[in-house]
Amino acid sequence: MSREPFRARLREAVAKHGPLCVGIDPHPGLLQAWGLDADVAGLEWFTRQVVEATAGHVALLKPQVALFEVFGSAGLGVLERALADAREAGVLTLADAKRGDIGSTMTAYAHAWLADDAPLAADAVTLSPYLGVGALAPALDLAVATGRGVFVLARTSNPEAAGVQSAQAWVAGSGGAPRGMREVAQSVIDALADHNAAHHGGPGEGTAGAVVGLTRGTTGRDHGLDLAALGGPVLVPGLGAQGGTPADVAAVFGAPGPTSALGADGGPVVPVSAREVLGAGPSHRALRAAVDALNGTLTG
Ligand SMILES: O=c1ccn([C@@H]2O[C@H](COP(=O)(O)O)[C@@H](O)[C@H]2O)c(=O)[nH]1
Repeated sequence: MSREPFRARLREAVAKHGPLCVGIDPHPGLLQAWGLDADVAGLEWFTRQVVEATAGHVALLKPQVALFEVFGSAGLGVLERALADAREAGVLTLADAKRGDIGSTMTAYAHAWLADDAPLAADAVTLSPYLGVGALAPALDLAVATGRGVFVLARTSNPEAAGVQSAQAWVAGSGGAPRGMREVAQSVIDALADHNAAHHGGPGEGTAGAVVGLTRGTTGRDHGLDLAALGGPVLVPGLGAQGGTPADVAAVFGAPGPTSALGADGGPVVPVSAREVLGAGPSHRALRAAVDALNGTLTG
């Protein structure tokens, strides 16, 4: 099926609804707070309410795959229906699966989340680059072919990641990036920028997005990365429950447009909130109010 590239569809959705991405994270404590049992029936009801309440109000929904997998095949069945319901309702979806493996296995992961005929097909998937950004090629290629997107972990929001992501690595240099020592997180961004540059103006425009957490930085909340050449969307977890604020998003990434840290043609920047928004449920009205309030502050 031919569709507009993911980044273009995400930009449209952000322009219409605001930048917030709502995480569907059915933690046992949240199910309990909503008066539900932490079982498959509770999971199903919870997930359906989030999709119904937010459809038409939010640019992107991000189900956390782990919290469905924990229920085995029944949980994955709930996720499959949620992805279908969101698709039907016209909401973009990002499966937060954090996949990454050697090329042959990566092909299967890519098909599982990004193929048109896959039961779990989403509009985008999160990927882990620990086996090398090059190993993710099957997913990047399939995303280009099907008008979908990927978000690759660059600087995640958890403090434990610093030892790996802030380490200096020797990089051979490609595209505009210089040869020499480079922070690992920056080398991931550079590789994604190369991919996007190679597809600039084509059907794979902006396919490769990055995950840059709000809650870690070299100085204060400054993530310390050069994102100007990325040419793709940025997913920003860490808002709300992890301590980040809308003011932090503005301070770190700037307003969209020429003054943004992503340059005139970068982005969009999509901040994520799961627990903070979901804590407002189960009332649809309260969930929507939480989404609208956060979107208002993020764009205000
Ligand atoms: O660096 C990362 C990458 C992914 N996440 C995921 O985002 C949500 C955040 O949930 P909150 O309740 O808003 O804290 C969750 O699914 C994480 O796995 C992240 O937090 N940081």
